[in-house]
Amino acid sequence: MSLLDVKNLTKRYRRDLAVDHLSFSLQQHTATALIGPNGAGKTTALSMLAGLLKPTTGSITWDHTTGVGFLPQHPRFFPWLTALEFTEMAAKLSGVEAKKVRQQATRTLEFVGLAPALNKKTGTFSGGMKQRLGLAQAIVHQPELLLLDEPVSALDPAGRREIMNLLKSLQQDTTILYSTHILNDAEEMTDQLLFLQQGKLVEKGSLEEVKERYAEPRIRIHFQTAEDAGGFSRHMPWEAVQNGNRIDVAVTAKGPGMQEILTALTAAGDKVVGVERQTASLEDIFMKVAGGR
Ligand SMILES: Nc1ncnc2c1ncn2[C@@H]1O[C@H](COP(=O)(O)OP(=O)(O)OP(=O)(O)O)[C@@H](O)[C@H]1O
Repeated sequence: MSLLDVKNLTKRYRRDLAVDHLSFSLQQHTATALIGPNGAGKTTALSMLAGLLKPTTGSITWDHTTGVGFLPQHPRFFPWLTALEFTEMAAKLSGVEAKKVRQQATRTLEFVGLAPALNKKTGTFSGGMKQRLGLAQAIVHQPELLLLDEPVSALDPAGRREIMNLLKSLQQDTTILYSTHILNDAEEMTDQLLFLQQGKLVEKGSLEEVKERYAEPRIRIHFQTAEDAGGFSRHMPWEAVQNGNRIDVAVTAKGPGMQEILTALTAAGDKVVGVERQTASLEDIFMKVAGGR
C-alpha cells in the first residue's frame, strides 16, 4: 500500500528548476534513498514533502492523519536548552500527550544513544551528538513517515554505522525517505532508489533492478607483479584496464567469453594469483547516471 504519492512535483526559483516534474510513491514500511550530486534538488524535494516549502506545481498525496518526522540537513537547536528540554519541546509541538512527554523524550534520547547527555546543554554538543539529537526530535512522536535530509553524511564512519543501524531498526514500523551522498549507506538500507540530477528523476527502482540495468560484469585478474599484469594485458586482444598488479577485463557481447579468459589465464601460469568476478557498484552506476549517460 502506498503511503505517499508524488506527482510532477516541481519547484522553480526564478528561471531555475530546482525540482522538475518529480514523480514517485512510497510504499509502507520501506526505505527509499534519494541520491544525486550537489545541487540535484534533494533538499528542495524533501522540504516540499515536509511542508516547509510550497511547490510551484505538482501534487503530494498522503493521508493527513499520518504522522511525519523531519530531520533537516543542518538541524538547529536552542543552545541554552538541555537535550531533554529540547526533545520535550519537540514532542509537545508534535502533539505528544502532555503526560507522556517526559517518558517519550527520555526513551527517544536513550534510543539514539544520548542517555549520558540528557541534561547537558545542546550548545556543548559535538556534530555527532547534534545529529543524534536531530534524529531524536524527528522520531519522538513515533511518526509513520520519516523524512531525513543527509542523516549520516556529517558523521565519521563509526557514527554513520550506529545511526544507520538505528534507522534500520526503525524501518520495521516506519516508512523512511532519506537523502545521502554515501552510496555504501544507500546500498545497505534501500528498497527503492531515486537518482536525482538537475531536479529530474533520472533513475528509479530497487537496488537489484538498477544494478541489473547497469550491469557490466568484469573479470578482475590479480598477478604476482605489475610487470606480469602489464605483459598479460599487452598480449591480450581484449580491452583491459590495468591498475598496479591487477587488470579488469570487461565481459561484453563483443568481448571475450569466460572460456577464452580461462584459456588465456592457463597460459599465464603461476603469474596469476587470483581471479574474481566484479559487478557494477552503486558508485559506478552513480558516476554513469550523474555523468549523463
Ligand atoms: N532558496 C533558493 N533560491 C534559489 N535557488 C535555490 C534555493 N534553494 C536551492 N536553490 C537551487 O536549487 C537547486 C537544488 O538545490 P538543493 O539544495 O535542493 O540540492 P541538493 O541536492 O540538496 O544539494 P546538496 O547535496 O548540495 O545539499 C540548486 O541549483 C540550488 O542552487
